Amino acid sequence: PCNTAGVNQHLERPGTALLIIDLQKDVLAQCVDTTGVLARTAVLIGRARASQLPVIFVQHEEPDMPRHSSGWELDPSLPVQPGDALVFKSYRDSFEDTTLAAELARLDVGRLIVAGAQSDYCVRTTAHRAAIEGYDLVLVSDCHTTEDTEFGGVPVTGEQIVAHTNQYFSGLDYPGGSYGIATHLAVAL
Ligand SMILES: O=C1N[C@@H]2C=C[C@H]1C2
Repeated sequence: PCNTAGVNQHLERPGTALLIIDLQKDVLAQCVDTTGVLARTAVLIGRARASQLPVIFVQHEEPDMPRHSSGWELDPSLPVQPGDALVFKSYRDSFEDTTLAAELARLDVGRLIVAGAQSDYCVRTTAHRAAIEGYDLVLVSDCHTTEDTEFGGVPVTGEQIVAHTNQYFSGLDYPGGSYGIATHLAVAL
C-alpha cells in the first residue's frame, strides 16, 4: 500500500504463506529440471503444511492454455489439498486483476515464500510486485525453473536464468522489509 506520499509502506501482518506460481503442465513442458523442482516443491509444501502455513497455487491462463484445459492443470505430482487457495491470472504479475491481494489480507499474511515457474516471467514479476506492495519475501532458490531461451542472437540457458534470478532477489532491498533466497529445506517457515 502507498502512504499519502505514494511511497511504498511495509505491511505489518504476522502471517506467512507459501505461493506456488504456475507449476502447470504446459508451463513446465520445456523447463529445466522439472522433476527436481517438482520433487523439492512437494517437500516444501509438506514443510509448510507441518507449520500450518496456507499454501496458495497460482494458475496462469492464456488463449493457447485456456482455463480447465489439460495443459492449464497443475502438475499432477503436486500435493494440492481441498482448502488450498487457487488464484487464476492472465498477466505475469499474480497480483494483477486477481484475488491474491484479498486472499492474503484475509489470511493476514505479510510474508511470502515464493516458488514456481517461470523464473524469468511470472516468478520474478510476482516476487518483485510483492516486495513493492510491502510484503517480506523469500524466493526458494531450488524451487523455480524456466526454459532455455535466446534473444537478439544471444542464447541463455534455463540454469543461467535460474541462477541470475536467485542472484537478483538475494540482494533486493526496500526500506523496512526483509528479502532473500533460501533452499526448500533451509527456508524459515
Ligand atoms: O511465467 C509464466 N507463467 C505462464 C507461462 C509463461 C509465463 C505465463
